[in-house]
Amino acid sequence: MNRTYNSLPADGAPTQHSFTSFHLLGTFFLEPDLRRFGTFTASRGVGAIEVNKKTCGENITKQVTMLLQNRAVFAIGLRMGSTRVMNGPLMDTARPSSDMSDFRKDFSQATRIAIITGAGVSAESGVPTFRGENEKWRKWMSQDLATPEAFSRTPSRVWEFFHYRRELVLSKKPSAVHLAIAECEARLRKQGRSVVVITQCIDDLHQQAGSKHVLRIHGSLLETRCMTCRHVTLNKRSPICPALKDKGSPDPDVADAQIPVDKLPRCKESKCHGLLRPNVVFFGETLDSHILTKVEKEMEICDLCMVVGTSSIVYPAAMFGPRIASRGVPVAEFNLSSTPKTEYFKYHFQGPCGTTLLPALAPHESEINN
Ligand SMILES: NC(=O)c1ccc[n+]([C@@H]2O[C@H](COP(=O)([O-])OP(=O)(O)OC[C@H]3O[C@@H](n4cnc5c(N)ncnc54)[C@H](O)[C@@H]3O)[C@@H](O)[C@H]2O)c1
Ligand SMILES: [Zn+2]
Repeated sequence: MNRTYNSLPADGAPTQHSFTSFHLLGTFFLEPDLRRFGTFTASRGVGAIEVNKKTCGENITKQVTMLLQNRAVFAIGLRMGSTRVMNGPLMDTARPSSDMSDFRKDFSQATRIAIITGAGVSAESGVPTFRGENEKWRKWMSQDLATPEAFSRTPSRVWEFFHYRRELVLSKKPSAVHLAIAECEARLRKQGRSVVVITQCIDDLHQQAGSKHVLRIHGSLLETRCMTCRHVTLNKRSPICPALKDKGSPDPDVADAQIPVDKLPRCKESKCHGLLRPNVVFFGETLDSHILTKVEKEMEICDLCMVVGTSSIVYPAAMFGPRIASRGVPVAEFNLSSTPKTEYFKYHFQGPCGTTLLPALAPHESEINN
C-alpha cells in the first residue's frame, strides 16, 4: 500500500516522502491553518506527533516523530507560527480494560515478559519523578539541565543538579515494586519463563532489588564517563568530589555554586584528568545502539508487556509499548493516570504501582511450585 506524507522540513523547502507500508495507529489533525505545513494519512501501527515548546520569537519548533514500517524512526523539524495542535485517534479504539482477572490469564500464559519501567517505579522508593511539583530544580526544568549544550555551557550547574539526584538516590532502597519484579523474574526463570526489565530509570534500584536481566536505556546516575578518554566507571562516592559537598539544593532562591571546572569530578585514569560527566543519556542525545538492539530483540519476542510508571512522553521509550501492542501482544499499563499511550494498550491499571502491580505479578494458581 502506498502512502504519502507531505511535510515542510526545518529549512523550509517542501518535500514529499512515499513509503510502501505505513504503520500508524493514531493520527493527528493539524489545525486547518497549519495543514499546509504537514498532513499525513494513516493505516495501522503506531505514530506520534510531539510538540517541542522551544520558543524562538513567535515561532515554535515542532518535532514530528513517526515510527514508519514499525522500525525506523523518522524525525523532521517544522517551524510553525502557532502552538495549537489537536490530536486524536482516527480509529475508534476500545477503552483499555482494567479487569485484573483477564490480565492474570494473559500473565499465566506468557513465557517472555517485558516490563518497561519509568520514574513512577522509583517514586515508590521516594525518588521524585520529573513531573508535578518536582518538575523544576531551582528555576530550571530537567530538560534544560540534562542536555549536552547545558553541560558544555554550565558544567558546574549541571553537576550540582546531578549531584542532588545522586545523593537522593544513594539514600533510597528498592521498593516493594522493585522487589516484586525481581522475585517474579527469579520465580519464572525456574519455570523456563523469562522477565526482562527495560528501564528509563537512571538509579540502580532494579539491580539492588535483585533483577538480573535489566536494560538501562538512559544510563546510570552512579556511573561517570570521561569527556576525554570516554572511560566509564561505577562511582557511588558521596559527595562525588569535595567541591560539591552540600551543594545542589533545589531551592529556587539558592544561587549557582559556580564551581571552577578543574574542581568538578575529574578522570582518575592515568594522566587523563579529563572532565567527567554523569553516564546518562542527556535529552537530545541518541541511545546506546547496543542496548537499543537488545531492546528491539526483546520487543520482538515478548508475549506480554507491562508499562509501569512512565509518562510515555520521552522518546523513543514512549513507543516501545505501542510497538509491542501493534504485534497483537497484550500490553498493560500501570500508572497514577492515563498517558498519551494508554489508548494503544489492552489494559490500564490506574493507581500507585505499589498497589496495582503486586497482585499482577503474584504467583498464579497455574504455576507449578518448585
Ligand atoms: N528514578 C530515576 O531514575 C528517574 C527519576 C526521574 C526522572 N528520570 C528520567 O526522566 C525521564 C522521564 O521519564 P519517565 O516516564 O520515566 O518519568 P516521568 O517523570 O516523566 O513520569 C513518571 C510517570 O510515573 C507516574 N507515576 C508516578 N508515581 C507513580 C506510582 N507510584 N505508581 C505508578 N505510576 C506513577 C506518573 O503518573 C508519570 O506518568 C526519563 O528519561 C528518566 O530517565 C529518572
Ligand atoms: Zn579520562
